[in-house]
Amino acid sequence: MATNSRFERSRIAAGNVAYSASRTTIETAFYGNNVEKIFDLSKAYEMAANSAGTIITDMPVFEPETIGLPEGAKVLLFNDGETVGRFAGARIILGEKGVNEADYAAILREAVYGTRYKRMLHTQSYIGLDRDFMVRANLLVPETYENTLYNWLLNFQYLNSTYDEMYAKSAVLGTEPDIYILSDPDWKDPRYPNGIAYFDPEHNCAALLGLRYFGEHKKGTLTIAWGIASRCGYASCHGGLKRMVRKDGKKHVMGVFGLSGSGKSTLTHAKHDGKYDVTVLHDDAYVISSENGQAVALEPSYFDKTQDYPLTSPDNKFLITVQNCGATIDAEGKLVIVTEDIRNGNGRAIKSKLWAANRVDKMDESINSIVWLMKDPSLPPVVKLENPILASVMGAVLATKRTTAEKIADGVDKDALVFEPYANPFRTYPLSEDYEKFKALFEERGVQCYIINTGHFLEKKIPKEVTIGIIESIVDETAEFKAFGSMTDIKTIEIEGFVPDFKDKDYVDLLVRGMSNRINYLNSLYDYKGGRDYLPEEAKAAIAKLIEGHR
Ligand SMILES: Nc1ncnc2c1ncn2[C@@H]1O[C@H](COP(=O)(O)OP(=O)(O)O)[C@@H](O)[C@H]1O
Ligand SMILES: C=C(OP(=O)(O)O)C(=O)O
Repeated sequence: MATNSRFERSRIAAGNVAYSASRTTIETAFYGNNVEKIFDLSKAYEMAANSAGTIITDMPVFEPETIGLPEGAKVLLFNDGETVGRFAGARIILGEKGVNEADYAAILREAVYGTRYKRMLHTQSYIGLDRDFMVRANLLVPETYENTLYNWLLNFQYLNSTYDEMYAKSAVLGTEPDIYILSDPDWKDPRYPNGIAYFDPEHNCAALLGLRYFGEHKKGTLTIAWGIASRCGYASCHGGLKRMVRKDGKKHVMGVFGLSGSGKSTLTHAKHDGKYDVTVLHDDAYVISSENGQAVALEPSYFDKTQDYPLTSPDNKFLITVQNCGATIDAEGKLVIVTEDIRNGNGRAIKSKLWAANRVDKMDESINSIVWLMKDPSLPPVVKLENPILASVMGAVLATKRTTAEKIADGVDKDALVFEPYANPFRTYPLSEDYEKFKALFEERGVQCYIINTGHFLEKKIPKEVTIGIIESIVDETAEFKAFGSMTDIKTIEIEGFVPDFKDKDYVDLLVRGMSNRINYLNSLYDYKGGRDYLPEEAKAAIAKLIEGHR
């Protein structure tokens, strides 16, 4: 699909979804005589390299011409300052209870006026890498934020003849207009000391004000694109997806869903010691068609943590830009980066599409399994959910912990267990839409569902090697699923050192409390956001059935 860019004059009028107070305020800012269009990736590279404060390392970009960069391009490092993670508390979503457009339209108008004396840079990209799903997006940032512009063009698909042709062939679906995003990281308003991420999801626009971190731009853009996808018959996925082909030729397409830091990238890019022929779709953002179960990647490159990758790691060959990391001079006098989160938490990098040896933009095979990645100490390393309602609702009550990828508001316990439905804090539409779409994948397409715990089981850390072993046993069909206590519709694999003891009353209490908390959470959705996210009664009933007899 493609979005609508231009309209006959007769349609430039009230009633057209492309024209609303917020959207028109944001779009208008793109046409000032202080705005310059930077659509060319090489030009964006040169501008970022010349931007004040950019560190041009002596680390070369791998095969720069293949990915649209000039010969001799180097890895660029740019650091943000105090904030090095996304701040969910800055999000304001028009359409949610208590959000009044007139209030925010005034803030937007003032923010646009505030850009008057700045040179502004406009760029454009495609979100979605297959003619089945492609959206045109525009970003406006002030001069001096050339690194943000460059990263955004790298993260999403910069315009080039291949994708322009694909987009031209992609059918326009419905009335969805192009995405417009205004960002002014220097914006200040004493009422909002932590900035604002304002979204008008019905009109495909957003304003990121006072936010420097690139992740805000990436996830802000995806917020709108995922909303479009949801309206157009796709399940929006904050997850990784890959195909593993066994030596005997049997294929398994697996999607892993998790909050930032849950292991999406680690598990998606795991190579399994050459056991399978692995093809990656993406490690963070894609959409699954409800019609045919096929998944389309939304982004070409990978915005990943640098924590696990020491300087000499072979994966660093694929770095293009780095954020919030250190720099130093090595023994040979070369300027290199300092990773492993030595400088601060959540060091990040954009890695090239070439990182995954086999990479596709669309997975032709329908998905076989969905994994909810959780960090819930009451759950063993893996359980299998054998009922579509239970499988879908457990995604809706995905329990996890926050990481350094997020800026946490003062006073909030960063170790607390939180529920983050489908690991997607970027949803702007009713939760039931995701609930029904995932349920349909389990019910109608026979997709299997697992919960994999990538945190601790009780006090004991579950190492990533154990998790990767579990994935392999699922793909190899060697996993021996056993009863999970006396609970129905749920099974587990016994893994040495992590076997739940149902004779231990404390353990059973903990497990039952975890499930009861999930029911309480579903009950809380009755009032939260005006009841927008309330799920059908069957969802709660499926969890209640699980703990029947245990309470
Ligand atoms: N059992 C596990 N499975 C996956 N990752 C794990 C596990 N235990 C620890 N980790 C670590 O957790 C981090 C997960 O980060 P990452 O894969 O980038 O998450 P995401 O892509 O979901 O943001 C990595 O540093 C990884 O080494
Ligand atoms: C940048 C982010 O993505 P990830 O899930 O890769 O941490 C984020 O959520 O802020």
